Amino acid sequence: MDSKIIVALDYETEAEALNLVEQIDPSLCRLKVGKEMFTTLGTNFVKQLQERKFDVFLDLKFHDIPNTVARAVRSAADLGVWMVDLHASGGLRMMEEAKNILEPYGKDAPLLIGVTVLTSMEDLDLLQIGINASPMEQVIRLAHLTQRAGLDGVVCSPQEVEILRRNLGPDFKLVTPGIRPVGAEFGDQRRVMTPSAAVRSGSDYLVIGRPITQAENPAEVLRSINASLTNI
Ligand SMILES: O=c1ccn([C@@H]2O[C@H](COP(=O)(O)O)[C@@H](O)[C@H]2O)c(=O)[nH]1
Repeated sequence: MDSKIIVALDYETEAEALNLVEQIDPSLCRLKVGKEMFTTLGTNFVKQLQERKFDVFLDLKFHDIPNTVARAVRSAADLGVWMVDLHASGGLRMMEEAKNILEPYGKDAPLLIGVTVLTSMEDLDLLQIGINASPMEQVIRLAHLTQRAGLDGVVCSPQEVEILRRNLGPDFKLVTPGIRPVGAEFGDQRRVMTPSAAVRSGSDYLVIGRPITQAENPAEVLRSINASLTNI
């Protein structure tokens, strides 16, 4: 099975994360290592997941000057991660430099993904940082810029997937956090959708954290979400 699920391993400790990882196998999901676990545990943690044959999405959302971001992306490629991301709002030149530095890696380069508008943000949040556009408008603008820079896809909310798919074609990867099974708490997320609705809309990958990691039986919740996505 090639699951569309990427589990966001947002745990405080290595032991908690490995407790889940040891109950599942790579056919059930890919794994996302974000700012919390990477800052605490570093590259050794990523390597442990890779040794267990999991594809790792290194979600550090680089946002800096072009030279700095490109070099960070190269470090991610050297680490052998499957996917890495940067903030598309860092601009066209930043994204192009990051893409170019991956050229020598050929087929072994990680998927390079641009974060558009965080799924926790709504109209007011954008207005407060000086962006007088709806999340949808801003996501569309940044997704086009990301494609122009030659990246492989974007992080967006599932609510924007249908329109992006129509505009950007079948091969452009659409990676969607903001996934909430029916009845799950939204927490800080604002632009959300259920797993099955996100897949029906055309999401390539569903990033799911707390609905799985905070569950009493995370491995069982992962299995049941996977089951709900078969035959869609
Ligand atoms: O726009 C974005 C970009 C990244 N994320 C990350 O995805 C997970 C979502 O976790 P949940 O617990 O399912 O809310 C988390 O690691 C975020 O850093 C995002 O939510 N939105």
